[in-house]
Amino acid sequence: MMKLRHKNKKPSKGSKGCKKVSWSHHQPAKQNGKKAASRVASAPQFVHSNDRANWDTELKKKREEVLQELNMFPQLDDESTRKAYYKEFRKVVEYSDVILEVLDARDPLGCRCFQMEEAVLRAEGNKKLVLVLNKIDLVPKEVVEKWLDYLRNELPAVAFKASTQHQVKNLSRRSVSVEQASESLLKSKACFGAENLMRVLGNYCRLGEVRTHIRVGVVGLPNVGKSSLINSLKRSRACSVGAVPGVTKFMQEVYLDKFIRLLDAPGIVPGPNSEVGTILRNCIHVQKLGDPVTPVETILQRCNLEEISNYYGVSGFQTTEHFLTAVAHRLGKKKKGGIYSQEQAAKAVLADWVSGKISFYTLPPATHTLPAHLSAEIVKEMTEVFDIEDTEQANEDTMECLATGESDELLGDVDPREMEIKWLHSPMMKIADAMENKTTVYKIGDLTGYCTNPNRHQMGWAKRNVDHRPRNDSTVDVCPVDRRPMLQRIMETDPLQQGQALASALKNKKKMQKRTDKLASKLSDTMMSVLDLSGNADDSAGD
Ligand SMILES: Nc1nc2c(ncn2[C@@H]2O[C@H](COP(=O)(O)OP(=O)(O)OP(=O)(O)O)[C@@H](O)[C@H]2O)c(=O)[nH]1
Repeated sequence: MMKLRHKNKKPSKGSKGCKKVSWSHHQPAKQNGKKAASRVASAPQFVHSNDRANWDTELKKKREEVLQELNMFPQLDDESTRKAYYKEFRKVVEYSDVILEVLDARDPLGCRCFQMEEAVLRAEGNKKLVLVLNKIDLVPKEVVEKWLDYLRNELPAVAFKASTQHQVKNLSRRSVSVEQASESLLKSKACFGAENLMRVLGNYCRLGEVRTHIRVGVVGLPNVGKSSLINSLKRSRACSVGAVPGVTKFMQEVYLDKFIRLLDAPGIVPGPNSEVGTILRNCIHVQKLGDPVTPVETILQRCNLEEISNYYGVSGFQTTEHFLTAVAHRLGKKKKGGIYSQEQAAKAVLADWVSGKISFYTLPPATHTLPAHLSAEIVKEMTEVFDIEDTEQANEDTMECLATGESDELLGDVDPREMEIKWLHSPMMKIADAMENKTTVYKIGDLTGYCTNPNRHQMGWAKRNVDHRPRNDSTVDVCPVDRRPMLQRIMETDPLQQGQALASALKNKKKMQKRTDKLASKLSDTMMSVLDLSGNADDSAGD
């Protein structure tokens, strides 16, 4: 969600006499117990504060960067671009076994493309579809849950938050260590849900007895985060990412590992039926819009007015025009003759919308009806082929991790060998383990180590160890619980599952560290109380 940088300023109560059409009736009737209309004032009030100046400069700079970038890319509503992109999309479908349709969690239905889904389901080769609900960090958890509940009636859906690290750096290497990184840094930039998505693809390989590799096409509207998702899975900068639509222009193939190849596609641009909808879904370049004011009107209908007032430091507006004049004033957007420019302000607001700075979200419809292109058989087939029950619990875990800032992408920062050595040499760990007596003792060469036995959920690979290499028989191996060293087991396991296994190992490590710390403080408390007791004893002896 958008972070508010300034405290709420209550707008003054004002007149109701504005003649222009007001959008305030589109807002929820009450916010913070007051009618939205009661916040409306006759004239814009500007927030004046010194610390605002720096923020304004920063905001202006960023907005100019976005607008500059916007100018560098083609007009996506242009017919020839649309056709060229569609051709690329067809190629992706043709080459893929599984299609991931990336949706923006803020408006999943709005960016879902039924024609595209139909094309996938009709294509030769029995292709499978998975919905990826991306940008879950921009939406309250309850809303994500509601959408997952809704979407699972149709297709497998995976909750995801792509890494949004500074894209120039290799995503897998952070300049701060996991321990040093603040929770907010981890929360804001790390990836969540990669483990689950890999699990879903792994399930498909396992249940479909895939012998070589699969191709996974990543499709969706422009700017929904397709490239960010691929980069997060790849943990390196495989594809270019940008806060503007149309960064990806051609199909690109990315080797995730031996068994999975990802295909990045340019965004699908919907037809020209609803221009406002298309703009708001980031499919049209803001800078080139003839009428930027109408989409801002729609934004104001969808957003929380209080948040938007605080974001721009303006309040007391009653109409879109009123709001835009106030924003133009704040941002210093003037036309010739010194008149504040509503158009320029509207483009600035739209640039903020496109780059996700203005928060909003939609709720799923109250009742569910199956879209015409999906039948009960298709839903059943998709559910089975991806082992969806497994995924639903994992979606819960993803959201739990997002809430606590515990990302599966953190693995990228940890060298497994380093992890092993730290792990093996921690004396406190031995005490903790010995005390709790729930661990396996193991040896690598001269080193002795301890690890907790993985549970079923943490170590899916221990339950069923699938060999994906071509073989004569097609049975799935079921292994007994493996008691060899953790890392050795991980390295020997199916590469598709290694990320997941390492994630679990890292989680275990963290848990053990917590336990160790707890134990250490317990020990120190005990020692302190022993010392206190001796002190008391001395005192009493003295008495
Ligand atoms: N907050 C947040 N931002 C995201 C997330 N995923 C992507 N973004 C941002 O959304 C913008 C678009 O991301 P891209 O990965 O370029 O989107 P795309 O779908 O590949 O875009 P095209 O190449 O235009 O089709 C970038 O500014 C990303 O940083 C996410 O999970 N959370």
